Amino acid sequence: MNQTKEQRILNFVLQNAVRGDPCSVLDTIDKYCSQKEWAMNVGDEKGLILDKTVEEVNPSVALELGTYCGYSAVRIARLLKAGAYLLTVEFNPEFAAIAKQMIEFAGVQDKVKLLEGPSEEIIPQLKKKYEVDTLDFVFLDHWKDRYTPDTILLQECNLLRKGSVLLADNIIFPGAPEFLNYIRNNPHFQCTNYPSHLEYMKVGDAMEKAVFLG
Ligand SMILES: O=C(c1ccccc1)c1ccc(O)c(O)c1[N+](=O)[O-]
Ligand SMILES: [Mg+2]
Repeated sequence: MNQTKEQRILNFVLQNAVRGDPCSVLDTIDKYCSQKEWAMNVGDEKGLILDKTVEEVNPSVALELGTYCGYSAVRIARLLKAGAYLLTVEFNPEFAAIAKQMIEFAGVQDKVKLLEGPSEEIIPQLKKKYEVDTLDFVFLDHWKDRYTPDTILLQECNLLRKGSVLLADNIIFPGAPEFLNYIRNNPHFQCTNYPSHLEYMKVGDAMEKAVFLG
């Protein structure tokens, strides 16, 4: 049966990256997706903005919405301190299956819990089913029209605390104009914009950081 692009990316990693080496996995995905087939990983350029934000926050509990092939889950998990963990949510079962293998190959499986299902169903379960108190860091990289409703849902579920940091990908391309309007005009968030480029392309993009003020 014909392989999917995501299966081709995973196979290239399995055949070319170093097992247990997250940086090798990231570099190998970036090589494939910049030279062979474009894919919607956060990529190396915006990945540095993600790295700096994760290092700045140094989260004990992180949430990612939109796992895809696991690139940013590996990217985040490799920076987490001992005892810290990432919950990553993926709606698409095929993507989740690929990401599971990618996370395990990178050797960060002990720091990552992959939750398969729609974010609007999983977020309300985080406290009771997944024993989350509050989230220190949230990376939004799923369907762009879910950024606003899920940010509201995180607040309604009391999952944010004063100082919780949201980082949203694709503010320019494909764009999240409704989210940008919501978060920049919300007195409970302090926003910072980070201009960049769409992964593996010369197209302009940006990331938006939003600190919850309580
Ligand atoms: O929406 C797309 C998209 C739209 C059309 C074709 C391919 C992808 C996309 C593009 C770049 C991203 O970084 C990203 O996170 C996404 N996404 O789906 O979440
Ligand atoms: Mg993205």
